[in-house]
Amino acid sequence: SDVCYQKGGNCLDDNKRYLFYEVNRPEGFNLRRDVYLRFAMLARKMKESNDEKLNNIQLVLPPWSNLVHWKYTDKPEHIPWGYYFDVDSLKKFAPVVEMYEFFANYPNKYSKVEIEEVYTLQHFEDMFETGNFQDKMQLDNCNKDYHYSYFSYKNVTSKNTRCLSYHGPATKLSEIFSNSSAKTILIDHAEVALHDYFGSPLYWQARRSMRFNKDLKSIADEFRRKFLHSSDDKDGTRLPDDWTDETAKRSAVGGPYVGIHLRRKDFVRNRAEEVPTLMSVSEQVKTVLLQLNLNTVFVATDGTNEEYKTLVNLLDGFEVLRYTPDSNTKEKYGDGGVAIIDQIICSYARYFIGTYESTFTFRIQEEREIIGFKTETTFNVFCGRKDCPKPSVWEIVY
Ligand SMILES: C[C@@H]1O[C@H](OP(=O)(O)OP(=O)(O)OC[C@H]2O[C@@H](n3cnc4c(=O)[nH]c(N)nc43)[C@H](O)[C@@H]2O)[C@@H](O)[C@H](O)[C@@H]1O
Repeated sequence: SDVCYQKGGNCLDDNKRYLFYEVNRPEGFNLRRDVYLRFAMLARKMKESNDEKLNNIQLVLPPWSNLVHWKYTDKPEHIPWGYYFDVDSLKKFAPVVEMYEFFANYPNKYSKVEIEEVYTLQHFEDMFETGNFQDKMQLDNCNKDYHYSYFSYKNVTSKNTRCLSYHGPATKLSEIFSNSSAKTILIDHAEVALHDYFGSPLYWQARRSMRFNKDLKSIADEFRRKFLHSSDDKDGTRLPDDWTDETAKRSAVGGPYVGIHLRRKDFVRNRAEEVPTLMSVSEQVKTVLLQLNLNTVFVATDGTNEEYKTLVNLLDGFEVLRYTPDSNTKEKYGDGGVAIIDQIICSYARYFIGTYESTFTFRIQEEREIIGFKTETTFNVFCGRKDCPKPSVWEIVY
């Protein structure tokens, strides 16, 4: 281990290059999941290239650290992807490694890691004025002060950070790797880079590779079985063990309940027109329950206990349920795990109603496309106080 210090702190294997990315710090879990897809596509494109500078690239999965919506109890502060996703499934789409696997190159976890090149993406300042939306990138002065540490690690730093005005898909960033010989490159504000194959078969492959951690799926399954009379075999929702074996289908029936995602908190304040009152929610849910001849509602929400109780009272006569973790699950998987379990349960419902423009809802809709539901059972959102917006329908393609 001292050897790499004798080589001037150069601990990395000469044949490997690492791509790191970081997202605008306040962004939530479900937007971050979408940013991952863009970078997974970049990493895959580089791996498939004939260029030896590109095809040894590894995409390092940024740990789930300090997400503003989550309470972190104690440890671990840097939650690896394996807690939430099935990393073997991810690896079948793109060459990814966990951050701890990258750190294993160094003598210990406190070793100083200097990232050779950091590019902070920013929008072209004049893009909207000039209306020039062509793909382009250019090293520039920074529009803002970016003083960030990376991944909330004190020992991960860089002496070489630059701002890159950027407009284009994430796959265009391969040019940076072609033009540099750095072994470690970090793209910050990665959300500025866009999808280029959004909605294509390749996009959906990446999305399908994002299988959840198997333990979280089985916790959700147990809840479905115990409280919702729902199981994959009964409901026509069983998927192959390996996502690469999935094929197109629209035959999923789903468990005998309506799943709803009720985003509250900041949405109630900031999106007053689109967010319904709880009274209105209960009316909209009742209409669907009666239409489908069902009696049970599963509620996923970030709302308060008070709001939940109010809704239960308003739905008097119907069975209203939500998932509450036991102390082990809560401690092991934290708020992120509970959010995923809520998403899974909503994904297997006979009918789903979500919250307009919530990325939490979008990810449920995608999951239901993968499971094979008819689109009309999925792309529904609550009508708000003033508006009754129609959600975009993004159908799966193979
Ligand atoms: C407007 C934007 O909305 C974005 O939220 P939006 O897309 O709904 O989607 P998320 O960013 O995933 O929501 C933020 C967090 O809220 C919690 N949460 C929301 N809904 C539920 C739920 O039904 N069950 C559970 N267990 N947790 C929930 C969860 O921790 C999730 O990671 C925000 O991330 C942005 O910061 C911004 O506020």
